[in-house]
Amino acid sequence: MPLNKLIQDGDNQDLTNERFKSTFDTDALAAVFHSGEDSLKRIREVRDEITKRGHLFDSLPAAHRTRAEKMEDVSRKLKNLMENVNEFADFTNNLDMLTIIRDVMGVEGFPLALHNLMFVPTIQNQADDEQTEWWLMDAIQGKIIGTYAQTELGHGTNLSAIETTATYDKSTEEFIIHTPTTTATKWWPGGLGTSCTHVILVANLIIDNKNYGLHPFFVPIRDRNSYSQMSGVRVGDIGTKMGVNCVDNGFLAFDNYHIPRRNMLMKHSKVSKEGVYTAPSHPKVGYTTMLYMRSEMIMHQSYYLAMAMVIAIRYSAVRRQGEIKPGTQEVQILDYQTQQYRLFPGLARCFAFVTAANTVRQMTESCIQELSHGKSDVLADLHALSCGLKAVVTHQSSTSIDQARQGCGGHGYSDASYLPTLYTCSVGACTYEGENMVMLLQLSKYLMKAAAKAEEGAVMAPLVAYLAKSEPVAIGDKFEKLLSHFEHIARHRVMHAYRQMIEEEKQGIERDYAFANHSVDWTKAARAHTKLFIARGFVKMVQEVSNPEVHAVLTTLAELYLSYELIEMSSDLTANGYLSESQVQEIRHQIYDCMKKIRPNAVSIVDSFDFCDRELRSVLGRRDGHVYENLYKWAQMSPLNQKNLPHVEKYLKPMTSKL
Ligand SMILES: Cc1cc2nc3c(=O)[nH]c(=O)nc-3n(C[C@H](O)[C@H](O)[C@H](O)COP(=O)(O)OP(=O)(O)OC[C@H]3O[C@@H](n4cnc5c(N)ncnc54)[C@H](O)[C@@H]3O)c2cc1C
Repeated sequence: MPLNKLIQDGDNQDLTNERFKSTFDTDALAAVFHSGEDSLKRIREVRDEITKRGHLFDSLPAAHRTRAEKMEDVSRKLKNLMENVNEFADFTNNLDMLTIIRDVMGVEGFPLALHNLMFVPTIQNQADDEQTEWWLMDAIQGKIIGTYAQTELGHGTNLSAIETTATYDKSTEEFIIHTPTTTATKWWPGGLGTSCTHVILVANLIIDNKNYGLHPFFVPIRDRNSYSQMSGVRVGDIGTKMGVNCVDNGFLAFDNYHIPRRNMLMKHSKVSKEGVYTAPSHPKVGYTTMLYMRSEMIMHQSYYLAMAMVIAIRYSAVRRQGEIKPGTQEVQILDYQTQQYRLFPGLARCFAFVTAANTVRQMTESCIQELSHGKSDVLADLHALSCGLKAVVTHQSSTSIDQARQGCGGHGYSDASYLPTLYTCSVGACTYEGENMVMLLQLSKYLMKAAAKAEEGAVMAPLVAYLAKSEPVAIGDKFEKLLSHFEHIARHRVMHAYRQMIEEEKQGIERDYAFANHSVDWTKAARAHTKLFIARGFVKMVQEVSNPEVHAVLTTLAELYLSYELIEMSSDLTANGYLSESQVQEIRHQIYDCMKKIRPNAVSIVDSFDFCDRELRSVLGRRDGHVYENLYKWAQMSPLNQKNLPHVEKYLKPMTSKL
């Protein structure tokens, strides 16, 4: 029995030859990637059930459809799913849901995307018991569809400038929701355009002319039966975007619209009938939805990247182009060192990011548990970490996906590859849920406080304890040495940004301005700190793998990951003589050595991501490798291949027929 479990008769011969080279069991690596054998088994069970249900499949490749047709098709699948899902999956189970969404919906989104990611979790985390009873089951069963409406036309990042108000009226025991200016119009929330019946509205709570700041409100905006908008509500779609066009991002404004007092989510803050306000136990307790969303985003990004890697690496094994020595056989493009340098760091990042996503998900779950018992000790640490991870993972995965796209040449630019869709969806995450640069600056503020503590010799939180360590001598095994370089860079960048800022303060510049004057350096420090966290997590994960063949392949991927990320920051390694040029050169050569070792296993590694063709939606990434004949078939489906097209009939024919 071959170690690669995807080998089938009739496949492209180059791909089959690659699969026979595997040195490890692809199912064993798949279990590591998908967080254990049980999860992998469950993913496969759900997928097999979907395979039996043709009414859940795409009816035509999305690229050949208009936006309205795509929305119709995705809503058709959604309705079919909601009617039958209980037969084969648990809608409240995250793993089942992610598997179904990837397979049935694809990455361009669907009308309930924000409902699942933000609306339901906000009810779970911020509604009190009675409110949960009223709303949660209806939301889970799709009887109401919701989104999270925070961003306004005028402000997204700066939440303190959000203008929408919810003013309490004691006489009627209602909140009056109002949009005071054009810039206060809610703008961007996913699903708002045409799909939602309700929103979690983020608005300023006003009682007796006093503003208590932003709070979440459960607000009906469309009638559930007729879908007509409620009187006092203006709502619609904001138009097409770079990607995720199956999500109808929308706008929303209110004209003195009334909702009952108990529609404010009251698990943490409360307003009594008499208008008495009770503050939450911790001012940032409302951050939990954001934390949850970010941990999910990191996982989604890891999967987008993994899908891009499957597509690009399988195609690179099938595609032959050029000769290394003129007159010899054309080579598989995967054999070019430049192609490997383009793809393999992204391949290694898949494992690094999925490990980080698992860690931060577990930390978020335990933080939410602690908060429900009134403890908020880890919230600040976790919030800072999630900011850094969100920024680094979304940026690096979209960069690697674009490298995968470019690595597939012309066919990578075609929608048939699915790589443009993966890229535009992935890169959107650099902006939503907190713009990346702003995220890095938030982490920087946390690092600034940690740096001050390190200077004072105070007790440090575990994630920043390295800042107080003296410069280590790089000893130990290969991993320890490489990790000590990460620590060195992060410590150097953080303390450098901090000391520059302190110097300015000494010259009479206020702290806020001194911080702003060095914000580029601070963001570099925040990136290095985050990369250290990811690198440590990846190494720890690899060390815990017991299967020797899988351990060996992951060790090479981790070595590649660490060396590549260090070389990306190589000027920090040679600064102040920390490492010599030849030591840096050694790390660079380690990348090339790892690439050579990964090459024979590359196809089997991506096979271990265990995506089926339906999920990949890519002609280039097909399991069987029959790329060319299927590119031809895909092109035949283009609506432009119909006869009597208006642009030809109305404009081109009259022009050419005159000649
Ligand atoms: C695809 C997509 C889906 C979205 N979905 C939703 C949703 O469902 N619900 C919702 O409420 N919102 C949603 N949004 C909105 C999104 O959350 C905001 O766009 C995002 O938070 C960025 O805010 P902004 O647009 O105000 O950007 P801005 O803050 O205006 O950013 C513009 C530039 O200014 C810089 N900048 C801003 N502030 C600072 C600062 N303090 N220091 C230094 N530089 C700064 C940024 O780095 C950036 O370079 C979505 C956006 C997108 C693109």
